[in-house]
Amino acid sequence: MKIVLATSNKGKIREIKAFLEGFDVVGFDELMTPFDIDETGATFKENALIKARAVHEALEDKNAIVLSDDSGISVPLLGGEPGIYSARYAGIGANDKDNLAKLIATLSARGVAQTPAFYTAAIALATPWGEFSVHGWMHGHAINEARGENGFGYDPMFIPEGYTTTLGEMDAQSKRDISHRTRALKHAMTLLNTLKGNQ
Ligand SMILES: O=c1nc[nH]c2c1ncn2[C@H]1C[C@H](O)[C@@H](COP(=O)(O)OP(=O)(O)OP(=O)(O)O)O1
Ligand SMILES: [Mg+2]
Repeated sequence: MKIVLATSNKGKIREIKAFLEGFDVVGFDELMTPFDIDETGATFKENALIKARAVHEALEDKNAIVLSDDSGISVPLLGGEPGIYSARYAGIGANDKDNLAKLIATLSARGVAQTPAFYTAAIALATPWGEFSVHGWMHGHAINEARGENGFGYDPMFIPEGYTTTLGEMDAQSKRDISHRTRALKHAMTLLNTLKGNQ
């Protein structure tokens, strides 16, 4: 089963490929000139579906299975920010470092050293049998400093529930055991296996 990933994010590609070990997984940029996809949805789910659909429409092989991921970190104290705007938190074209620095600065400006936060991942599938979406979450705390170099995005400032280290300080396998992305991918695989079994 060939799965085309509709994402340009290297951290996501690394984690999704590790989860889908044994499957034939390719990034869409290996099959075509990568293009920007406007994430105009109001939810993670809508944006994930927009990305999966855009790549499925651009592919010659309509039998391909396209998998996308729209994700982000939400801080209830900040009214859910940055949420679906996580990749654009420090402005259009901002990188992971800029976004991380902005969230740390925002917490510090409020005098907050640690506050509850959670990651959401919406995974969408565009398949020959239709479009689907599933979610996964990881709860924990956001802190007002960066610790560790592992992972990507906001990982150096996120401590998962039940842990004392940030995801930036944890190895890839440990993050994979508990992440929002893994939880969503498990649902996606259940769905794909069922659909394929019913073909
Ligand atoms: O496990 C994670 N660990 C740390 N940070 C994370 C994670 N998961 C999402 N994030 C952050 C990164 C980015 O600021 C935003 C995703 O934004 P999002 O639009 O879904 O991805 P993106 O623009 O980087 O790539 P693409 O749209 O091509 O899939 O949330
Ligand atoms: Mg994006």
